[in-house]
Amino acid sequence: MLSEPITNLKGVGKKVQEELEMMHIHTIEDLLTYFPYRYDVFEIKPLSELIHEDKVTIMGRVAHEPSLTYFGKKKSRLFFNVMVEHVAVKAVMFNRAFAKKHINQGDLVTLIGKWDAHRLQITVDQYKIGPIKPADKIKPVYSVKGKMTNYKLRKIIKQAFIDYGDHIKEHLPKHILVDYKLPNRTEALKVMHFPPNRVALKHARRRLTYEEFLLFQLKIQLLRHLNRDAQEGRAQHYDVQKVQQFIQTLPFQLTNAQQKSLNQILSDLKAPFRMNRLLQGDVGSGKTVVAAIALYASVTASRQGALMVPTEILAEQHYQSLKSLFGDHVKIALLTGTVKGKKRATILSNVENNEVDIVIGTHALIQDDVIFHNLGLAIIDEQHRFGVEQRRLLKEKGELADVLFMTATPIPRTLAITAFGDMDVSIINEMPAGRKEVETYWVKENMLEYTLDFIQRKVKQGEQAYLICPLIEESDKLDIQNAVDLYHQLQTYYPSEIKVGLMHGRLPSDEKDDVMKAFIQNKIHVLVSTTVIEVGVNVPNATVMVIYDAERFGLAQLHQLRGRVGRGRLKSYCILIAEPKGEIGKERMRIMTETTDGFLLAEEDLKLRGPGDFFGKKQSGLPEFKVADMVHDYRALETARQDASHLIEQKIIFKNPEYKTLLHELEKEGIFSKPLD
Ligand SMILES: Nc1ncnc2c1ncn2[C@@H]1O[C@H](COP(=O)(O)OP(=O)(O)OP(=O)(O)O)[C@@H](O)[C@H]1O
Repeated sequence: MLSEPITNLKGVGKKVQEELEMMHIHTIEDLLTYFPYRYDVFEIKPLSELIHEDKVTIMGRVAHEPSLTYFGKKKSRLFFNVMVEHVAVKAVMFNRAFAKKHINQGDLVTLIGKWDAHRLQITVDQYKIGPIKPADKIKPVYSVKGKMTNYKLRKIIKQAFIDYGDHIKEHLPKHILVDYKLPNRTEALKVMHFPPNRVALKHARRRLTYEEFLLFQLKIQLLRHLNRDAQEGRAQHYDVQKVQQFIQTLPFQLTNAQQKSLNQILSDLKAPFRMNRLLQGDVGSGKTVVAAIALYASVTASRQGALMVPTEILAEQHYQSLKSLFGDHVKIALLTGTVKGKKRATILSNVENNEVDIVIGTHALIQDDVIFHNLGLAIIDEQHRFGVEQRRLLKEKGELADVLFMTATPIPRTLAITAFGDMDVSIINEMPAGRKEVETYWVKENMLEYTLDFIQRKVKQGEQAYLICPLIEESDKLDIQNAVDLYHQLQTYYPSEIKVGLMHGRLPSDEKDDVMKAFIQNKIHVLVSTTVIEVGVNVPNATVMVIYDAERFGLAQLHQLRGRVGRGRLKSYCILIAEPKGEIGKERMRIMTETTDGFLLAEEDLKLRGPGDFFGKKQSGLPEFKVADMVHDYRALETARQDASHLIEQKIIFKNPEYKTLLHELEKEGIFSKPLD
């Protein structure tokens, strides 16, 4: 059985076991699926095709006895010529004096090392007398810990195949293997560790990738399926007429996309199953108002609503805008970390006694002492900023509550179907009428004065500007200092009628509020800020966004920041001040000036930075695959998604005995509360 401990293998004693466990290898199965993280390919190419400074493999005859020179006691240089395609190639080897004994004139040698095309010279890393055996042409390289070596690990894996090879079970039904021309599981695993050639390796990877994706897709789709357990108590019978009246009081008409998303949300509220929906919309596309209508609908069904946002500034802003939208007939409370003492106690008791209809807040909403009377709808804004655990906690505040997640970061489709595959998705892919694209420029630092004068002209026309300072972590004191310095500099640079404000996460809450209010009321004209204003802040009169050291931000983040302007009918500008060093950095700046399409930017960001960085840290809830790569294997992911959906919809996975092993694999993860068949 592959679930047996590795110690059952010949040659795995206590010490080796400890080393393997450091690498998270506990069972035979773990060992067989511990794949190399790369493969070194030793392919002999004609000299004319070798690339300067690449790692290359050449084969030739040694032209003369190697000469050895010592520098000091330990350092040495061994030199000889090899004849390759009738050309004398220089070979140098450092600090391997012993090789002089092995390498003799006339020997056929294979040399691996760094190529210098100008000098026709190879700096040898590895050598071998004679040609490379075909089996050694592709060398797997594993990540190892402690005293474990690649050589030792390969030996152990080889032993595992000898002892347990017959126990490897096929997970996929035969017809899938045939249809997709995939090697069987035993074969694929073997090839991953001992690849005979590139083609076989490609097929092995293809097979394991598909299997990983299929299992993953089955998992999330089954979860979604099972979560739909209907419960009459969940239906929220909201008052259609009241909701419609409310929509009519809005100062604008909803866009088609807003209306469509709203309809989807409302029909989820009405349905007897729990809503688990993601509302995605580009910055400024008008998600907040959709959320507000949904919360209102829930209130008309005599249920409470909660809106959780990632920053205090945003909580305050939503609180104010919902208050003015709803007027007196909805009771709203604001609950953030800074609401303390008596005030907090009063809010908590009002929430518990149903004297509050909607609570808006930050993390403070998920404290243990926050008890709802009957939470009907929980909305989590910018949800990827909250950890998986925090999302769950809010969800559990109301056993029967519907849950809506909102994000302004357009999530590339690839990530959406992996990270959020267990959710329904609504997309607002249309901007309110009259919006103009934000004109974006990339300038060097020597244009700063020009930029500041541009701001001054705009302020004279009654408009406002943000200046974002280089900051990566809000906790970084040094970065905040940048904002403070700039704030002081601008105060002396601009005439006194131009009011400059300062905003950063470390300001006391009431100061933050005061600054934000003054900016909203146009009493502050230029706001120097860190990225705390990145999400959600809505001041339509602000038309200029200047971002310092823009190369330090990811595309998604730059897009979010840029989204703070262009929120009204006024023409807006974004100026990126950046001196990127590498090509990727330059490319990023160029893309920013070329498009304001959040989805396109997100795709580019994903390509440039990889999925891990896209959401930031480990909060993403993204799955980790052993072989598959979400970005590069996108087509396989899509195929697996469709296959999984077909297998579940048609109930094939439950009926057809060929799928028993797959079901069993899914059950092993322990995520399903009841047997699947
Ligand atoms: N249908 C509409 N027509 C005109 N203006 C609208 C419409 N919907 C929303 N707005 C306005 O557009 C601005 C942005 O809306 P909102 O703040 O809801 O966007 P958002 O999607 O939440 O933005 P972000 O992702 O940046 O937080 C607000 O000033 C809002 O009043």
